[in-house]
Amino acid sequence: MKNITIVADSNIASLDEFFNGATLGQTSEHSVNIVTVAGRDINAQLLADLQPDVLLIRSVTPVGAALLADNESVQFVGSATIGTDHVDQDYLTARNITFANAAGCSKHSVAQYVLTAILTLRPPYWQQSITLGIIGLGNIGSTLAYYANDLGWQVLGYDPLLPASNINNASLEQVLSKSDVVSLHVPLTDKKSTDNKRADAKGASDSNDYPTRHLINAKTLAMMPAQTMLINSARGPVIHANDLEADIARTERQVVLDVFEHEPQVSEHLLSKLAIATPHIAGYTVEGKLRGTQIIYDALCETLAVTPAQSMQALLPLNTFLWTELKTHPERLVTFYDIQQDDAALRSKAVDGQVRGADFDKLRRDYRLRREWQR
Ligand SMILES: NC(=O)c1ccc[n+]([C@@H]2O[C@H](COP(=O)([O-])OP(=O)(O)OC[C@H]3O[C@@H](n4cnc5c(N)ncnc54)[C@H](O)[C@@H]3O)[C@@H](O)[C@H]2O)c1
Ligand SMILES: O=C(O)[C@H](O)[C@H](O)COP(=O)(O)O
Repeated sequence: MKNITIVADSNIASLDEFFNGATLGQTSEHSVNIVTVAGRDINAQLLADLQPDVLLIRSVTPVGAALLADNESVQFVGSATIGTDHVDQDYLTARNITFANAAGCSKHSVAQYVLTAILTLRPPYWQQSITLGIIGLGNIGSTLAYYANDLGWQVLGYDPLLPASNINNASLEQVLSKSDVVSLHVPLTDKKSTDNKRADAKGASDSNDYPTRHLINAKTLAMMPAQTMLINSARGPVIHANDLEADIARTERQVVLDVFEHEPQVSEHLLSKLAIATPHIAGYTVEGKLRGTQIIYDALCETLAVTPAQSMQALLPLNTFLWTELKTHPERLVTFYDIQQDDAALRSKAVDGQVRGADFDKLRRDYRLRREWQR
């Protein structure tokens, strides 16, 4: 095997522990050279200079023709994230470049973030049978439904791409109009052009038949009663930000945002209208981030045909936070994760009408990772 050069986003957890000569099956004559860079600084010039074989990213590096058209070296792209809207997968397939993302890596972290937000804003909900609306019932949405079920809450769920089930049990309008809280867990997708769709000619529905960009807009917001809480920890552009501001002005709705339409910039005016606002950290736990690295490491090992030699279990510090315990002592929730601290940190960065992108990114880069509750 030859020397391997890896360019990696420095915000990926435990890079050196997972990607070194010993863990990638290299002999003593062959090395692994890993260059870490801020995700937003990974560009075509850097790839031209370094000629990497492997590119490891998170969500802030757009990957497609603009990055790779002049590059012949990259053979594997791994994104240590669930979301893939920053990656042109059709382009990678056409170029015969292997792609892997970390599906499901932070599903418990995000579901736990959502529960924390709800119970921080409405503590009596611990004891009440409320109706939780979930839009998108994949890894995160179904995990959230599991916790809701454990608390004795009703779930109204909408996912047109999955078969009906005990949680996929409602129309979009029903979820929006009948829930006490609506939480969004869809990928960011756009309608595919008719030409591209014809070329695919699969016949079956896919996510492009149900695009999510601006799924929540003036029309869908009008379906929601004023007292219904709205939470977005999916992707910012799933909500039309101007329509949301108009809705809050009219309804005084409690809205929780972890993601923003114009991220990493956030308007101070919007911020001032939100019940809780956090800098895209819903998935930022020790477990969520390590699992992200583990999944792309395993995928790279498969591509290189080597047996994985590193495991996140060996790197995880002890965790004593148990869901069963928390469930019977709800007052411990806030001492466990004080979401309002994250909210205050973001608000403190607002200057001259906005949080600047660099400050938003810095909050994320310096974030003290939380722990997941153990089930
Ligand atoms: N804030 C964070 O830190 C954070 C962390 C992880 C993931 N995310 C975001 O959360 C999203 C969801 O994650 P996941 O792991 O559940 O993904 P997933 O792919 O497992 O599930 C997404 C579900 O959404 C459904 N869906 C697609 N279009 C829909 C539509 N128009 N209406 C309703 N449902 C629709 C799909 O059928 C799928 O079941 C990711 O794509 C990512 O953008 C955010
Ligand atoms: O899609 C995901 O996995 C999350 O949104 C993830 O937390 C994004 O974080 P980033 O890649 O920007 O560090």
